Amino acid sequence: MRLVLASASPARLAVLRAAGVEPLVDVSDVDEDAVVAELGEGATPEDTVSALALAKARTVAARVAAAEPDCVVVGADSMLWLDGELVGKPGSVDAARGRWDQMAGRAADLFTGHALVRVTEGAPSREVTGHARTAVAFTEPTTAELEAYLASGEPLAVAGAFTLDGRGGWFVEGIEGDPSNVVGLSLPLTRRLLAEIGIGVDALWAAPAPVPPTVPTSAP
Ligand SMILES: Nc1nc2c(ncn2[C@@H]2O[C@H](COP(=O)(O)OP(=O)(O)OP(=O)(O)O)[C@@H](O)[C@H]2O)c(=O)[nH]1
Repeated sequence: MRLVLASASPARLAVLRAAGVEPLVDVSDVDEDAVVAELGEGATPEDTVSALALAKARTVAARVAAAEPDCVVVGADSMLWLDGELVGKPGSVDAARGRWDQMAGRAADLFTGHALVRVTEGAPSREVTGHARTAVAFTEPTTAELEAYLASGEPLAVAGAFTLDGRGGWFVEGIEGDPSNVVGLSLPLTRRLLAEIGIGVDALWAAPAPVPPTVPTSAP
């Protein structure tokens, strides 16, 4: 069974590869702000990340169905619930510094929404969504450590301005819940969602690696 990862996240790809799955990657480029705006003010963190994940998976499923008539498309979205606010990637050093000022020495919840769209006979046939929540306890980096972490650029492009599996790992005292969910794709949740649509992880392991698109070579 071919798995299509509807994500630009290098971390999600790494989680799947380490778990024995070589997905076909197709980035959705969904307008996340538009999806969130449509949900309205009262949306919960769970609703928000699940809706974003579903929008990504649906977009890619519609796009790949002809080329991949029998596959499962996986979309995901990760955000941090911090002081009653759902935050994504900080995008700037100042914003990331502000996040750390809030979360150092405290705990916050990392939510990742997951959506699977099954494609059969060239058309989307089933979809399932779910979310996982992992509590993350942060330690207090020194000013020098935080400034060096910010200068590395790593915290700018990840939800919550921290990485569990990178330089940020020095500053995570512990978690309660699934670690792969923090990195960007919960393997146990994805397995349960796959089972809901009749797919076992063994079927993913059996799929041949996708053939990368051939890049036309210039004439000699
Ligand atoms: N390596 C790593 N990445 C993390 C961690 N926490 C969050 N992220 C990444 O932060 C990003 C959250 O942004 P999203 O909008 O969910 O995904 P994206 O990277 O924009 O990619 P799309 O799925 O194409 O939207 C994802 O790439 C997550 O993998 C972590 O602890 N480690």
